[in-house]
Amino acid sequence: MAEIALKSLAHSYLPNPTKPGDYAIREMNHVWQQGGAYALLGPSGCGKSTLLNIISGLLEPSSGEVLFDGERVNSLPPEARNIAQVFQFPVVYDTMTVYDNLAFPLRNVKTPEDRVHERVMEVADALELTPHLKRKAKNLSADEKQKVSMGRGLVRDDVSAILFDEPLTVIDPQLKWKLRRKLKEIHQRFEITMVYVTHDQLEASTFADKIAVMYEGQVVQFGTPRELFEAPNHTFVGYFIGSPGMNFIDVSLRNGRVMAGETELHIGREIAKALQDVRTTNVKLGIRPEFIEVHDTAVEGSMAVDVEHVQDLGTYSILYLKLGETSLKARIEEEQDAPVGKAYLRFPNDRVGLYVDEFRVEVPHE
Ligand SMILES: Nc1ncnc2c1ncn2[C@@H]1O[C@H](COP(=O)(O)OP(=O)(O)OP(=O)(O)O)[C@@H](O)[C@H]1O
Repeated sequence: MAEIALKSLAHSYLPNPTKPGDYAIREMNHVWQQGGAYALLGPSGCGKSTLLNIISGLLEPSSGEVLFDGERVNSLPPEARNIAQVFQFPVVYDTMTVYDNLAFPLRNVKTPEDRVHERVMEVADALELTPHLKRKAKNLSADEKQKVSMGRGLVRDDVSAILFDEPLTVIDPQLKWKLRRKLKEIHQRFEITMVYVTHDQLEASTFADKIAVMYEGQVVQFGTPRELFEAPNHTFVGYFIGSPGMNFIDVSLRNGRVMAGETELHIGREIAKALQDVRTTNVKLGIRPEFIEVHDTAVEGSMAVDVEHVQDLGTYSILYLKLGETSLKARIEEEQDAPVGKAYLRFPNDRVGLYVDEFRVEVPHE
């Protein structure tokens, strides 16, 4: 097991990169601590696989260092790094039995047969593969094959880390949930550093204690699922986490008033104060649909909005609202009746984030 540190790491697939957009990984520093369960979450093309391949040694970074327990491993090939990797699609030997597939990584490093047996049985048990151990891998379903693939990743207890690259892609949706929980249990049981790549926020938050959100080749936030939800520190994290994502409102300061276009926002004075020092025009306020207070009559400090559409989702509804020219979404629980025509909103002070050039800025509360 190891701590994995990325120091001033950057990677470009181009021979002579000049601008930030030429980099698949923009310069970053990051630490995956020993024994942690992590997710690397981001949309397609943000650089997740590139980063994983740099860690495992399949790809050498253009600059910076990869350190395992403080030792530089940049030029070590994958086999010398002691990393197990589980890919999107099963990697199994069809002609071998499930048992032999699971035993393979151990026999490869000349593990004594009694230890091989012990580990194979333990991992088969954790993944519910025990009844299949004698079957040839070619006769397994896609789900079962992927479980064997995962088992091959888990079977060695001397690996520095296990990297999972969207491992549940081929798994039946019903089984996905179960396997995610299983992986989490296995992590707790074996205490190995695990990095789990996915573009699915639910998958990330079920598996990981901490999630690194990637966007355009950068880790824009590294935090617990709750931190990402409550205080996204980049607008992308706000959009990407939560369903629906965070509302962002373009704002400006006019005569001391916080304006969204031609509409004045009724919010705490702290925001107006903070805006006095801002020198860019790219300024947004962020508030989650869950945190907007919705009233059907005007209350002190509320803002009138038009209710354009109500989406009833059973235990809650999403309201599609218009505040002047700004579209907003708010979530109300089933106990609350959806307002018709007009609604009145309040934004609780401690739930409003200020985003300057897309990054969150702390606003001192009075
Ligand atoms: N071998 C390559 N040669 C050139 N460019 C590449 C190569 N592999 C990836 N890229 C580019 O690098 C960027 C990051 O790609 P990467 O595959 O790491 O993203 P990802 O987040 O893993 O996406 P996905 O989820 O679609 O696999 C993308 O712009 C991609 O087009």
